[in-house]
Amino acid sequence: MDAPQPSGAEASAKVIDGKLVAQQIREEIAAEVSRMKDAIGAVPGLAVILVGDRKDSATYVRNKKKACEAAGINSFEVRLQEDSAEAEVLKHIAAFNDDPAVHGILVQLPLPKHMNEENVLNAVSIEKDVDGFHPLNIGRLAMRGRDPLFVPCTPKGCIELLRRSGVQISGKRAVVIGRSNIVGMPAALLLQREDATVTIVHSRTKNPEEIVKQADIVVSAVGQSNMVRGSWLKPGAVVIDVGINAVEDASCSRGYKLVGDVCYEEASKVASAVTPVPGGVGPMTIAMLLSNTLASAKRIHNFQ
Ligand SMILES: Nc1nc2c(c(=O)[nH]1)N[C@@H](CN(C=O)c1ccc(C(=O)N[C@@H](CCC(=O)O)C(=O)O)cc1)CN2
Repeated sequence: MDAPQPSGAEASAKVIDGKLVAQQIREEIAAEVSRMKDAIGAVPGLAVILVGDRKDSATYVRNKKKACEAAGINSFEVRLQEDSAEAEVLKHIAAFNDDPAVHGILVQLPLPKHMNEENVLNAVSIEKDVDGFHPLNIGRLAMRGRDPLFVPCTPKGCIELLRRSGVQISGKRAVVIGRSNIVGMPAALLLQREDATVTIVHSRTKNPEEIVKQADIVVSAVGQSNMVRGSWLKPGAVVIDVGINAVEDASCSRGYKLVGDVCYEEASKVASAVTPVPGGVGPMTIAMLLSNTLASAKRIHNFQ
């Protein structure tokens, strides 16, 4: 689907086209994969474990596999039944940890409720943790003077979108809405590493709109459709909308359409730049996964 453009005479925000940026990054990665293969004969490999039969997870895994193929990265997949034992997942992770053809391992989230997510994520070798969810990688992200081996893909994609759109982060006020382990917390830590002054707004924050209004950069990752209104934004703010929310729409062939956390039409009239949904941060997640997998293979093979 094409990125929506702001409509109406008042619309002024630049559209940050994540689909286009992600495609450029994927082409750069494909060129690097080919250079590495020609130079040392090694090909990066990504292993994906999918448990259960959630349609959205199956789509993301299929898209990851396709993206690997297009970039020349090998992919390995394990699919397990919804009622599989946690030990089964751990057994496959252990095998991938030991497999020299595998440079990156990811377990598609969410896991079925009976599984302990922490146990599963802890089992991935930190050297192959291309999702960046291992507590050691997250812990290093939070510490000054320490670097994680990998940064979670969606927050990394947010920073890359800002960089490639020429948005200065250093010295700016950033507000992150949401404090999830996958997006909100790591996004706040990354923005701080880029020398922004960061505030996190969450479900217990009083008057969130007053805090958001002070931000030069707003990253929203709450999963609530159209929660952030144009009136919440400082004129000229840059808005990165991570929310992907399905809302009923009989006019769409799927019966629903995807919208972000931010009211796009309103934000377009106030912000200087805004990411659309779909076509904004989402495609960057998979591009950053390929980037982490390539980086892992380069590190393991000591290839610059
Ligand atoms: N192990 C992980 N699990 C999950 C992650 C993750 O990074 N690692 N993130 C999400 C799901 N996700 C990737 O896994 C993901 C989500 C969305 C998109 C995307 O491109 N979205 C499109 C819209 C797609 C559509 O039409 O349905 C967009 O926003 O334009 C890619 C990847 C949770 N689980």
